Amino acid sequence: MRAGADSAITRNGKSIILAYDHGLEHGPTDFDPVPETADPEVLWDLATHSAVTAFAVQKGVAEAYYPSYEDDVSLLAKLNGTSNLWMGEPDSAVNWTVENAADLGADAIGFTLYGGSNHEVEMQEEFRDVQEAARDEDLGVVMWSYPRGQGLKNDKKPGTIAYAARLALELGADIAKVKYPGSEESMRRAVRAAGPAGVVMSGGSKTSDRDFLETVESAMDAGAQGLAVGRNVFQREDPEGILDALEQVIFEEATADEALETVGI
Ligand SMILES: O=P(O)(O)OC[C@H]1O[C@](O)(COP(=O)(O)O)[C@@H](O)[C@@H]1O
Repeated sequence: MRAGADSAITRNGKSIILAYDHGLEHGPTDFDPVPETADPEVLWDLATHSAVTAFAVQKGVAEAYYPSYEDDVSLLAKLNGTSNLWMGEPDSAVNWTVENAADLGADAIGFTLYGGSNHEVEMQEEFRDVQEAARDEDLGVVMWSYPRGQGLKNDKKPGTIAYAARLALELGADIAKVKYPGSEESMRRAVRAAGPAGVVMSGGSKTSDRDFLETVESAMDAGAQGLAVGRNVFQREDPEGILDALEQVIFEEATADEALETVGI
């Protein structure tokens, strides 16, 4: 699966990945703004929205609900993850095997790599095993490429984000999920660095409708293939409204202004 090519987790070569692994990564505090979102079923229902091309969850949330949603949702199995209770150098436990995810019916796998961490070498080796198993099972591979660690002072520097995008290509991911580096030009640099791998922008903490949509518009103008987003959708009172607007910006090439006007949020 190369940038622009279609797959089980893209539409017309573009993607909106709805991420819901926050209960593990950040803890239930991320659900406080809209308490119903602690109920996974609320998010599974949201993942059936036509804008969403894949839903990224950990094993437990997939096992409990995916059988009821398999006709309506593409499953992106997030294989590794660590809680916020972990205080060590950035690392991520591999909690789910590719084979088990494939048996459940996953369409793609997701894997976090903390380039720059003292654990980078082991994480790259774990990714090698996962990437090769995913190829055997014909599953897409998305890397959450997050440079992080005691030696890295600024994990959103343009050169660092371009490097993150390149790591995903070099190690065999189909899609690099990277943080927005602050400008369209810097995002373009990351897209260039990723070569044939697609780049999706990571949503980040919640901002205003307009700021968020303008950032997404700029990432798309820079050549990104879409977005992977959690809090900027599920922490809103009207998550369907922002998904409607994202669908306009990502699939219909609308500007943020046009999307806001069409959707009326
Ligand atoms: O490690 P960080 O930067 O706190 O964020 C990790 C979270 O961000 C994501 O990558 C994307 O979610 P958000 O859009 O809410 O940032 C999640 O999959 C993950 O839980």
